[in-house]
Order: sequence, then C-alpha cells, then structure tokens
Amino acid sequence: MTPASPAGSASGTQQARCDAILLASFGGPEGQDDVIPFLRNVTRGRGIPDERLEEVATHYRANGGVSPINEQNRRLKAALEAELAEREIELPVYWGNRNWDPYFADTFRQMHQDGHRRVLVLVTSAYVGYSSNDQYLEDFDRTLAETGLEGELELVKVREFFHDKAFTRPNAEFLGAGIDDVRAQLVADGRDGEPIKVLFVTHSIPTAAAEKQGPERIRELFGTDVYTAQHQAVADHLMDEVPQAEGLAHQVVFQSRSGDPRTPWLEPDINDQIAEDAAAFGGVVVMPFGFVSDHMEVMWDLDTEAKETAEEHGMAFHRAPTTGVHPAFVSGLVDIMGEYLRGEDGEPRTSGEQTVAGDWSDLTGDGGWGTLRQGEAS
Ligand SMILES: CC1=C(CCC(=O)O)c2cc3nc(cc4[nH]c(cc5[nH]c(cc1n2)c(C)c5CCC(=O)O)c(CCC(=O)O)c4C)C(CCC(=O)O)=C3C
Ligand SMILES: [Fe+2]
Repeated sequence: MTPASPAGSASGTQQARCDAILLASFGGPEGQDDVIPFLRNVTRGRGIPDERLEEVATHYRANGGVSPINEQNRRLKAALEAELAEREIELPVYWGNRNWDPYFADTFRQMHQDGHRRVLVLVTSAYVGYSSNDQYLEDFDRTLAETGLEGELELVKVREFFHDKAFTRPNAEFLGAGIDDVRAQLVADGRDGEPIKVLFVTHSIPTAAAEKQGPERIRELFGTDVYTAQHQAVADHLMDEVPQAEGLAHQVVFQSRSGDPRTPWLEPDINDQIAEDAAAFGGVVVMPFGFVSDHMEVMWDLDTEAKETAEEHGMAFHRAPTTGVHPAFVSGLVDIMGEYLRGEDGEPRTSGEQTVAGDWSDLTGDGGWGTLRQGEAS
C-alpha cells in the first residue's frame, strides 16, 4: 500500500501512472441466504454475540435480505464511468468490497489479470476513522498478501473528502430542501412558526477508539475527539452556507451503536435526542451526512426508527438524502481523483476544492491507531 501521495507531490521520483480505478466499499447481502454469512464477514474475529447478529439480521430480513448498498455502488460506478468518459480520462473502473461479493481478492486478481499494476482506490467513506480509512488499508494489505499480489499490484488510496465541495455542495442543497419541507409540514399542520432543529447524524463508534485518534491540534481546537470534530466542522459549515438555516439550532448526533452495552460509544443517540428535543421543537431535519449512500443503516435506523420516534413525539420529520449519485458529488469526486492523475504536462489533471476551513492534514496522527482496534475497545 502506497501512502496517498497526489501525483503533484511526487518530488523528483518518476512514479508509474495509475492504470485503473477501484471503487472500494463495504458490501451488503443480496438475498435472505446471504444475510448471516455477510454479518459473519462483517464481525469476523470480533466476538459479536449471535443474539446481536440475529437482531441486525432482522433489519435486512425486513427488506428481503437485501441491502441497498450494492445497487448504490453499481450506480455510483456507472456515474463515475460516464464522468470519466466525458473528460476523456480513459481508465477502467473496477468495484470490490470488504464484506461481500465482489470481494477485494477477486477484484484484485481480475485487475492484475487485465494487466493493471497501479490502481487508484476510491473508498466510499468521506471521513477518516478506523472503519472508514485504516480498516480498508489493513484489508488491502491483507488481500495483497493472500492473493500473492504484493509487489505486483500497487494501490494508491484517494484522500478523505468530507471537507470538499464534492461532499458539502450536495449536502447544502439537501439541508435547504429539508428545512423547506419541515416548514411546509408545520404550515400544513397549522403549526407555522414552531422551532425546527437540524440533527446531523453519523455512525457512532466506541469512545475509546475515538479518543485514540490524533492529532492533538484538532482535539484541542474542537474540544472533542477527531472523529467528532470532522463532523462538527462540516455541520457548522453547512449551517453557515444555507440561507434557510439561519437562526436554527443544530447538533451532531449518532446512530447504529452496537457491541456490548457496557462499552461506552459516542452519544447522544439520535432517538434519545429527538425525544429530548420534542418539548422545544416542532420539527426535525435529519441529515445523514456520515454516509455517502442510502444503505441499510439509513433505511433502518433513520427511516424506520428515528422517524417513528419523531412521530411518537408529534414532530414533523424529514430525512435528507445522502450524496449518492448527485452530479456535483460525482464530478467533485473525479476532480479529487484528478489530483493523482497526471496530464500531458506531468501536472495533476484537476484538484478538489476545500470548502470547510482548517488544517485537516494527517487525521490519524500519532502513527495512526497504534495497537487499538475497535474490536478490542470493549
Ligand atoms: C464508522 C462506521 C461506518 C461509516 C464509515 C463507512 O461508511 O465506511 C460504518 C459503515 C457501515 N456499517 C455497515 C454495516 C455494519 N456495521 C457493523 C458494525 C460496526 N460498524 C462500525 C462503524 C462504522 N460502520 C462499528 C464500530 C461497528 C461495530 C464493530 C464492528 O463490527 O466493526 C455491523 C455489524 C453488526 C452490528 O454490530 O451492528 C454491520 C452489519 C454498513 C453497510 C450497511 C448496509 O448493509 O447497507 C456500512 C456502510
Ligand atoms: Fe458499520
């Protein structure tokens, strides 16, 4: 695994050019028979009790055993291919997953067989955390070793993009539309003028894992862990960007905690926060900005559970979409990938545009995750 060095920063050394792109994702089941094997893959070696697997399985079972994530990724792959073709960037796009078919091992073998030796890897996570970054790097290294492709296939991971226009522009649009919708719901209900709150929701992680992440300068600046800080910065930026959001309350909250209930995870949970806000707010806009597609965690934890919680408390509710295949997301991602691709003149072809202010370099910091792995956090 090569450290993510954009083409332009390759000082002096003559780098080989990337000859393919890999869309790397989580993977999900595509039928009832896939559900338990998929969950075993996800929790491999982490001692997640069977009761918990069965509980999570019900979320998938209720949807025919199918997670929407693979279809979302097929659509994203097609959209990226179209955008690349439009710009005359002639690189094939492959797709591989951590937890389901097509598995990384099969895709790596296929790419190598097709003659590719240096692959630009786009991971479907906007932020830097163990699950969204480091675990992928570990998977890539392990897969290269398992397939005997170490030294044969070089992988270059595209940087995080939570702070880029690619990600913030579609989310700003969704936030504005969400506020308009909740306002309209309140008006239709004869409750015009009741206050609205914006809840920015992301995946919870064990606090021990969050606290392990450097760098210190970000922890000090935000007064919180680095995982939360990335989300806090995006949430604050979006509230500033969107005219309709002026004067509204907002907060970063968490969803989908799992594991041993005695192990502390980041809080508050979105459902608890909705219940607490019910007395003071007439409606809630839920922004699932921790994810880049409407997958099972969005369908179940937000469209089912959080929506129910809001309804029970008589609150208007709007769940905003995720970036998915929004044209600005797709073209922004290709701009960012262009940082690693050189044009005729040897310079990076394009670059992303950072919209969230701040120095977001070296987000793992302090040598990364050290010996702590999330499975050991409890
Ligand atoms: C930070 C984060 C992201 C966001 C970053 C990113 O997007 O990469 C993410 C994404 C996802 N997580 C997903 C699904 C699951 N995550 C689990 C378990 C866990 N996630 C964790 C963290 C994260 N997860 C953690 C700390 C655990 C517990 C320990 C462990 O086991 O690692 C479990 C096991 C059962 C359970 O305990 O709930 C499942 C089934 C799906 C697919 C959804 C679909 O199928 O559509 C996606 C995109
Ligand atoms: Fe997860």
